[in-house]
Amino acid sequence: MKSLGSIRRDFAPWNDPNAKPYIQFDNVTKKFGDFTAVNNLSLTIFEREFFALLGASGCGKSTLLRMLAGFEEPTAGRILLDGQDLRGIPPYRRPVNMMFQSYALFPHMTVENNIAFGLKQEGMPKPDIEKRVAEMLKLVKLEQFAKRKPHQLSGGQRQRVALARSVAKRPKVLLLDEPLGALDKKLREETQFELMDLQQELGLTFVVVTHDQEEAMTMADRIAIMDKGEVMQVATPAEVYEAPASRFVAHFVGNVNMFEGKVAERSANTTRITGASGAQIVVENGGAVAAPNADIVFAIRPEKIKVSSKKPADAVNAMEGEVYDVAYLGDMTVYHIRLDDGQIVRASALNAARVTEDPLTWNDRAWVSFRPDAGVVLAR
Ligand SMILES: Nc1ncnc2c1ncn2[C@@H]1O[C@H](COP(=O)(O)OP(=O)(O)OP(=O)(O)O)[C@@H](O)[C@H]1O
Repeated sequence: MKSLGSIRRDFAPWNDPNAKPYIQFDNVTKKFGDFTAVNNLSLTIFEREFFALLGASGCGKSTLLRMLAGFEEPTAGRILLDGQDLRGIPPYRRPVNMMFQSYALFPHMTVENNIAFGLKQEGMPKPDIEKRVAEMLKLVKLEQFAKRKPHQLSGGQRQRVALARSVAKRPKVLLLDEPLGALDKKLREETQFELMDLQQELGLTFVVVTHDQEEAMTMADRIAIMDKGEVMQVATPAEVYEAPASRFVAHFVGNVNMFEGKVAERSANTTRITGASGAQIVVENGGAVAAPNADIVFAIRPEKIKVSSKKPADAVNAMEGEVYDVAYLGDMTVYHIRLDDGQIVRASALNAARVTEDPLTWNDRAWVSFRPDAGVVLAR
């Protein structure tokens, strides 16, 4: 399959066999008593990468971050930073800083004193502190708020103070645990872009923990999808979405339709699948190699499926059914079509025009169709 690179910028050291890893988790296991929170996990992160750990609550993502910061030690395995084994190095000696949520700001201190706090503790000379704080205020665009206290700021502004405080000491790696969790949706989205700009400007390596897939997809160069202490896939957002490696990943990120079936025939680029009800699906360049007769699932995203009242003349893959549900969401319309074999298919169509030519409504007969390269074949 053609590689889907990082869209955001021309940065893909993971595709370069000569690139030196910056952070390495090397067969890391973490047990709490007899509970295994992280299970023999290996992972490589590159310098200046914006890396996201994504997974449901309890999958071990925070534990991974805390081990990198030095708040926990692995039960087994090694963590290396720039080639150096971090075992035994206390948190304050690691070139790593953790950004805590904005409620961890000191409420009685002004913005500038909050930012200066860590620098004072480090014994930095006063003029240098002043210079650094001014730089940080400028970076997060809070120059005119320097003398305010946290309660005199909006949620987004407080978040920026927390960020300025955590990068003031110029760590090489910034760890962010649900950094935008306290913000409302709109502010979150704005702040995501600010974080990305800042990371580029500072040239830092960011490792962010989130359970919000959209947030990870928006910000990260690569995402590690975790489940039960293990990594299920590490890839760019586009790869995770368009070429999920497993059913778990396909389900976890975005909406997906799954057709169960068997491989009927396989050639260099094409797989012919027979579905449970006998329907045929032709797949081109569709991911995993599966032997003839193997039980597989075909996974396809809703926006890759076209809904129409008549069978499209040129469709390689088309199935007939009935409109079961229609949801108008403004920017798009989501259809649920019940195929004649009973399976419900979700299809979404962008509402590019204000009026649809071929409007479909409840109980109409309808066709769903898709291109042979619109989905992937996964092991069952
Ligand atoms: N100090 C501890 N003692 C015992 N169990 C722990 C400890 N810290 C974490 N765990 C357990 O390890 C598992 C992973 O926890 P972790 O905080 O890494 O999850 P997470 O993926 O970050 O989840 P969340 O999104 O809810 O923070 C959880 O089941 C948790 O209960």
